[in-house]
Amino acid sequence: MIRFDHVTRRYQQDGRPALDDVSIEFERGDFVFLIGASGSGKSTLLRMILREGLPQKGKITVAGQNLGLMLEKRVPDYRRSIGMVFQDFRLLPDKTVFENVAFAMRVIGAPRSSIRRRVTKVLERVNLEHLAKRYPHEISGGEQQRAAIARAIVNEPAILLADEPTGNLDPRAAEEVMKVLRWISSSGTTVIMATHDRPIVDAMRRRVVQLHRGALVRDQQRGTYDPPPGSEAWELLRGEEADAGLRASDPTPAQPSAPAEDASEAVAGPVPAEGAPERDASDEVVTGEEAQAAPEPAPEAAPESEPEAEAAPESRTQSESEPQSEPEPEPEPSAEPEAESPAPQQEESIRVVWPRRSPQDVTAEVPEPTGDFDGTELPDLGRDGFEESEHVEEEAPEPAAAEEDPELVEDDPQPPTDGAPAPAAPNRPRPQQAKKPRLDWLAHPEEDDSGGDATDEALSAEENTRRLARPASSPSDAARPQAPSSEKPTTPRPKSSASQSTYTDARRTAEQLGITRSRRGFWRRRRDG
Ligand SMILES: Nc1ncnc2c1ncn2[C@@H]1O[C@H](COP(=O)(O)OP(=O)(O)OP(=O)(O)O)[C@@H](O)[C@H]1O
Repeated sequence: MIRFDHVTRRYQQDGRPALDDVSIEFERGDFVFLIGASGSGKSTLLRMILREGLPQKGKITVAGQNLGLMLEKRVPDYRRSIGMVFQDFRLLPDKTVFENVAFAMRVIGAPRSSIRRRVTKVLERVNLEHLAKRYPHEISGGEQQRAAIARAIVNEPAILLADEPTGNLDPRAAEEVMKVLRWISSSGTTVIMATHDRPIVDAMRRRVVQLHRGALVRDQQRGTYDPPPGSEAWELLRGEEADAGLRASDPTPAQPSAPAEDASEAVAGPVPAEGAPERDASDEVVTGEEAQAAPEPAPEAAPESEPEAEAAPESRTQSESEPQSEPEPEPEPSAEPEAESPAPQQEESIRVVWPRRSPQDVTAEVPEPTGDFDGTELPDLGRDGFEESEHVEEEAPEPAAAEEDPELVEDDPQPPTDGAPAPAAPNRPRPQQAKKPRLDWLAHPEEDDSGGDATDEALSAEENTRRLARPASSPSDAARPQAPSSEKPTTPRPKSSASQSTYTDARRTAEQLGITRSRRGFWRRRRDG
């Protein structure tokens, strides 16, 4: 589903590569921990999947589509097909939990009835339905992250990328988040999670991909945080420690609020093959090339449910009192500029199979754009904000059984959280409408006859980065609309602070949702006449 072929990515032409000749494959339903010391390239790898920038060398293919040849106009759609979760949640502070999740559906033009149904279902699945009307500052960090995950999955992405989603959470909150991610993976979504969270990696025993200075040094099924002693990665990291007097492997993060076994016990997830005998992890260590040669087969069907809390994992002990240190990035000899030479696209089509659900009610029911907001534009928060609160106030919380969405079926995996209501079932195609998975077009690379401009893309990525880095305060904060007097929100909308600007967060969210500035500008110009 996702394939990196000898990918090298440099941010500066003569700089050290953030990704260095990385070849790897991720299949449907994979649950992958991406680990490595700070600066090893984890976020860069995730960004490359999102097509934020293009590699100077190599090729990235997602569902048969060479991202280097993807038409620019398709990038926003492509990005919307991928869920993304960040360490800092990135919820819109002046929107309720419900509105935050609904936002992701609004930007693709989903009808309100679908938004209501789907958001309610997703919130149930992450056990947040009782907090739907709260604002982000009124819920805990773990709840905020689950809300962010709900937003990331509400459009049913085939891929979910999570960049240190537990980085700001205590072990208990992290446990809840991991349950959600595990459940998402079990429903067929590919989950790639960059993390420094040793207890979680050790507890879950999932595929571990390790980067070191941009290079892939380990791809291990059912791995632990540290590479198995004697493995190639172990030797490499040990050698660097010896050479540099530094610890090359990632240090153990402090666990101030709970003992490690708490987290291990809490997140102890099922090992992938239920009932399979324990195998020596070291047997499974493969190099990137080996992984390429023999990719892990995609699961044919998602498990119906996952047993909770398996036996505590073997905890690897490596001196945790060692000084925390990172390898100093070595200045590389100035690399000759590597001209990108996009190979002619001749990928075999890989049909994306969506995880037992379909975004049908999103794609098929979207009417022609009407009114001010047509689903491709970032709502102008200074103008009219977002009105989903009306739905929260007006709508019955749960549709009657007879009115259930026909695409919802009963055999969904169990929700990840204890005590959560029965899960909403996956979608079924509407009988009268042709099924059109949102990534279908990815299986037709020949339609992309012009290659993406790597330079433009790189510039675009840089521009994105600059915009994200701008001070959070914005004049639009002052212009934020008040709730109409007829509406009585349960709590007043919070004022944004400089560190929590709605406008900036909206822009970041727009980027996350794949809305380009140019597209926003286009619709705004059109709207303004
Ligand atoms: N926008 C950028 N411009 C220039 N260099 C960058 C940029 N983003 C990342 N880098 C560099 O690329 C390398 C890899 O960074 P990346 O963020 O991918 O690492 P990481 O493994 O995600 O780190 P962390 O665990 O701290 O998040 C680092 O050396 C970093 O300094």
